[in-house]
Amino acid sequence: MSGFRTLRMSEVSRRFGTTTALDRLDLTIEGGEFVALLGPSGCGKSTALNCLAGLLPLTGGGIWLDDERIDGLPPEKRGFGMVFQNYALFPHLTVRKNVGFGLAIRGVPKPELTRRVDEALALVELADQAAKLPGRLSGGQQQRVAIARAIVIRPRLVLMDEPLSNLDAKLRLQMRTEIRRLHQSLGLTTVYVTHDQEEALALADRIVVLRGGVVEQIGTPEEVYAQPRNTYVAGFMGYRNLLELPVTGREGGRVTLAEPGLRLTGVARDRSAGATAVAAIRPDDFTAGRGAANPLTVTVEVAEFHGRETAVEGVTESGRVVHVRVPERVRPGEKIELSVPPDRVLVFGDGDHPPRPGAAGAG
Ligand SMILES: Nc1ncnc2c1ncn2[C@@H]1O[C@H](COP(=O)(O)OP(=O)(O)OP(=O)(O)O)[C@@H](O)[C@H]1O
Repeated sequence: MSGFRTLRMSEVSRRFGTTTALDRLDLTIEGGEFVALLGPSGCGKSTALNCLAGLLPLTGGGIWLDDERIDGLPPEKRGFGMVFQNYALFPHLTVRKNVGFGLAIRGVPKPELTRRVDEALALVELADQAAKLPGRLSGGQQQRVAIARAIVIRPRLVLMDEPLSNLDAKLRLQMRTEIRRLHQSLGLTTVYVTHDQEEALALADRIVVLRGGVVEQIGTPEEVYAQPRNTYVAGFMGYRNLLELPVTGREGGRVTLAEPGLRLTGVARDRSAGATAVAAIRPDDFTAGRGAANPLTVTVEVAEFHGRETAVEGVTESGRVVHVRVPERVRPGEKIELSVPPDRVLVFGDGDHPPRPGAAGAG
């Protein structure tokens, strides 16, 4: 039901004065795919979405739906549905009228309009709220109205800009499942903007990590999570420990980094041969107990109880601050013995490279 085979953004650029919000973005989206644009504030994700929607003209490049060039078309001619962070519902119209609005302005006859609105409301489980004004609904319900309004027009593409960020933690999780369920059942091609890596990992078939208007990595959630291309992507994907250390050995694909009191062997993620390199490790990849692989002793400074585990900020014997998760309850001042499997230590030689000159800051 996607209505096209591929949507292609080719060298799409958008400048604001001297700021390059988006710098030659190349991205091909397959019909039916769910793609997340991920990055911190200011990286250009909303700009990319607004360029797709037709709300912002490009300053370079083009956008194609199969063989049709669409970047010159006004938003209403593109046939895309949009869902925004602030819902953007009409406060004086009932839920039913809000959902039916797009069909009404397209001149869809009343019986068909009623049927399609009923269908969309049933899909987001709001049939019983149809007569209410949006102000009488919860945030999650309002966002479901916004989603129903976007899908009722049977869009070729659904664009979502941080749709869950105004919801509380519990609703956010519920709605996330809801959005994934809708995508699975309708197969609508979706481009979803978020700064939340968990949301991107949970929802998307493919993730585009942006920084300063430039693509840092495109891949499946599994690829971006397990094989980040550089320390920027790694940092974004939860590799909270980024430890720059002297290189003391290289063998095959393995690199050993060491300083007095800390020695780590990990997997080389690039070919650089500098004197120092960065070890990237997730807090939950440490295992309790002093194993043979990468043993280390950490003195607990801050311990946060998380139910099944404790999140610890501590210091290694070499004085490095590290973040680890351990299954047991530990207290500040305690020393804990840990190890980390070498294949869970990613070693990047080039460190964090800055964005291209002229591109917007990473925010
Ligand atoms: N209308 C505008 N005028 C001038 N600069 C803009 C405009 N819109 C965006 N920018 C700049 O372009 C860059 C990218 O902005 P964009 O809104 O796309 O980022 P974002 O990743 O969506 O951030 P956020 O999550 O905060 O919305 C930023 O440096 C921003 O300041």
